[in-house]
Amino acid sequence: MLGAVGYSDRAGGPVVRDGHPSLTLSMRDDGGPAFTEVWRTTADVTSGRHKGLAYAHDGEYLFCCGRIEETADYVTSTEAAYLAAFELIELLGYPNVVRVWNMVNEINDVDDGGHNVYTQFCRGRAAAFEQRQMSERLIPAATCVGSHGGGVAFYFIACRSARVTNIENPRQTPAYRYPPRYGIKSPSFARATYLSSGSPVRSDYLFVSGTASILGCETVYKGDIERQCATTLDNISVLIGPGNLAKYGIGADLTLQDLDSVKVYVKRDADIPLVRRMCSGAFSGDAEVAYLNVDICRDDLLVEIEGMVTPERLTASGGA
Ligand SMILES: C=C(O[C@@H]1C=C(C(=O)O)C=C[C@H]1O)C(=O)O
Repeated sequence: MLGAVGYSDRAGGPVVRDGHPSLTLSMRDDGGPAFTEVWRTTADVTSGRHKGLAYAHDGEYLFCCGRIEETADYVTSTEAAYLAAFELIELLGYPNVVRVWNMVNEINDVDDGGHNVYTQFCRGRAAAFEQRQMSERLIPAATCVGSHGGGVAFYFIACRSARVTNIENPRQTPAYRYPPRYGIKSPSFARATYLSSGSPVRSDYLFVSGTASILGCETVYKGDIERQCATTLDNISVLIGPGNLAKYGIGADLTLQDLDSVKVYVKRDADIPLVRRMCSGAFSGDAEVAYLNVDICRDDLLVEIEGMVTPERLTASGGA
């Protein structure tokens, strides 16, 4: 096992337990079922700790998790935590960051200076990315959503030799180019990341970032959960559709039916039944779909959806 992430009603970790890193996220206060996301490998695993992070690696993939304790200054602490992660990546030799998740308690809270926690987090993250000279092309898929406690918890996957292609959405401004009214520093993430591993057996993955009802850089359909959910699903359809992936030399012909390990973040508990109905109609009956009642990074966003496409699906659709 490379790593385990609990989606539960309390925050815990990171720890190394039974030879693998483990992080527990406070993502449920709604009585919904807790679940554990497990990242596995068939190769031998080495685990360890580095500056508060817990990690494991297998020669090709690195899984790492960390936590930034509750603080009044998420700029400095986020920068430090992300720099520690970059240091580890360099130390162990996994230079390609593939996918990052960030769960931020009180993400929409505003401090005395009028800055909310999310924009402070974005500043710290951007500072670390700048110091490590992460150009736009290298910025991977991510999620940054609210949680119910535990400061900022984060985890990521990086790889050694597989090829990573970061993908943008023609309906959306790249997040790293959002104008300053959305925060002093733009969010550092791509809309999706395609992971293409060569040998011994081809196994490609597509990671879709947390996606919401944003067109260009604007939130659309404020207050209207049905249209926000429909727009979010349309955004993902266009992102993973053949017209867009072909621009990156990826020959896969994907639809929402190909997505798996879907997470649907819903701001208002009462909206979950409607969102569930819409998503059940859109995703495959075989897909794992979890619904989590948490805040989204902008106060006016009501729903956000992420997922991934696994090698089986990509092979079936002829991924390049
Ligand atoms: C919903 C959006 O952004 C969210 C914030 C992210 C981040 O800052 O890493 C990544 C994806 C989403 O979770 C968006 O801007 O479209």
